[in-house]
Amino acid sequence: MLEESKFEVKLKLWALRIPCQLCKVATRILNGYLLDKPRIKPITEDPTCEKNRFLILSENVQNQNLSDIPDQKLDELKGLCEIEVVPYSLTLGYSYWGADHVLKQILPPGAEVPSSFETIGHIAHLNLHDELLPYKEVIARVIYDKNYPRIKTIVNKVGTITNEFRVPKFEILAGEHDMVTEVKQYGATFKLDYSLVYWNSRLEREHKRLVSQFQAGESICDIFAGIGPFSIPAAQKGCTVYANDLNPDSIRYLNINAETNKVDDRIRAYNMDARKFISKLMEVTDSKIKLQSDVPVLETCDTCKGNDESKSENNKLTVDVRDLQDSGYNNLEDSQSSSSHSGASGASVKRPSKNSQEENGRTSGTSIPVVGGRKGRMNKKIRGFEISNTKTWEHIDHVIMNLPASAIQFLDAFRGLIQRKYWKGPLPWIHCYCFIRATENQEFIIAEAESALNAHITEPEFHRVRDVAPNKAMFCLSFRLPEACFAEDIY
Ligand SMILES: C[S@@+](CC[C@H](N)C(=O)[O-])C[C@H]1O[C@@H](n2cnc3c(N)ncnc32)[C@H](O)[C@@H]1O
Repeated sequence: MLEESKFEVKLKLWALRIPCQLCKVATRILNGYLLDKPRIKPITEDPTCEKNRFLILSENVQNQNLSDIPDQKLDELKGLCEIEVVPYSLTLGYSYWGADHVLKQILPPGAEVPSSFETIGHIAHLNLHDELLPYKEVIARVIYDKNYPRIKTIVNKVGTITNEFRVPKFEILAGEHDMVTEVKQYGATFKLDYSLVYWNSRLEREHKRLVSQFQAGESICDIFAGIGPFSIPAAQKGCTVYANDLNPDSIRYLNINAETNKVDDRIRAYNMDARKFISKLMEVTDSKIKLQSDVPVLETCDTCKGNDESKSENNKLTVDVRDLQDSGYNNLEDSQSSSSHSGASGASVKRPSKNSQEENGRTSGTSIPVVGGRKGRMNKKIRGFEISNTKTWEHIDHVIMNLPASAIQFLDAFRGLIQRKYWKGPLPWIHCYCFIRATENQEFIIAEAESALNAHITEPEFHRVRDVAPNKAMFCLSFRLPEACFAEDIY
């Protein structure tokens, strides 16, 4: 229980009664001798006469005869008007004090005051140490009181993250039981249910850094996409994005976010295991044959936009091809169906950013057929930009793999996957996130990656993303997929 009255501090002060019109000049004269407290004005109303004001003196002025103020200042004041000194009492209550001050008084001496917390929209996420758990309710209440209405829900992480969706368990300690929130990053809006999907506001700079390397018109595969913090800005930049996540709720929100940010035409969302997704991306499909057969096509979560279907069958969203033909549905094969798999592009369309790609040396030299994301948008110019229909087995520019705990292990999915006879241009850049512990070094990570790929990586680039613990940092390892990964070079 929080007893607000316990935080009341009563101050016995002195004030000068001064005519309103002289307050400004009197304030200047008394500079250094007036009350100086955050959020409290030293000039206040005189309840007995509206033509006067009280100038509240500092706690250092203790005597009614004003002997604590230099004579020269008092003489100057006396030259202005007759000085009347009156007692003034001020109570600083619970609402006055900041969270730090209140918590210091509540918590045992020496306890670390949890003054900072991660903010996700209206949610404050605390990470309370064990010794603070007995005080969790009161801590949450204080943080809530001091940050409302910006913060409306206070949660604490419970235990360590064990599930593969990387979503912590939370207990709501104060405020509204509402875990659906909205965050803004670099101009994009992201809606999410913080209890169901992965989100980390501390990665904002990294999302921005990586996306800044992409050029309009490039094809991006975001293999562990979450709710889209790489995918959405990449699409906003004019890239075509193939975004995948195993968590159906992440894909549900990714679709919502793609729509909110008006890039749903450039993002195709998939809900499957990363390994399967990687191999599906590179599967050369003859869509005509596939569409005639009754083979289930790539699962996507597109049908669950804005509804709860995704929860029902836990990501089993296999789509019947007959529905696809009718709906212009976003699935890998359907979206790539404008030409056969001969390797030659169908309708040749220049990449909008061809020049910029050539400039950064990553042009593939391919021309790309056009297809829209949904029915009615096929072959349309979209916001001055033609969405490309890269056949992913022919060309992809960048692959993002942000699952630092295990992304490197997924690199084996690229072994012998790409077929040289279909591929156009350079192999993709892989951006694979990883943790490096104090006992490990970059060579160790490269050795792991090479062993997963069974190929030598040339010119790897490491970027330190952030320290996640005293002995552990998150890195992004970027490299071009080695040619030895071509199927023909393996068999
Ligand atoms: C660290 S989060 C990254 C999310 C997002 N890219 C970001 O930067 O915030 C990793 C994501 O990978 C997803 N994931 C975990 N295992 C997966 C798997 N085997 N296949 C596909 N996605 C997986 C999780 O659901 C989670 O959304």
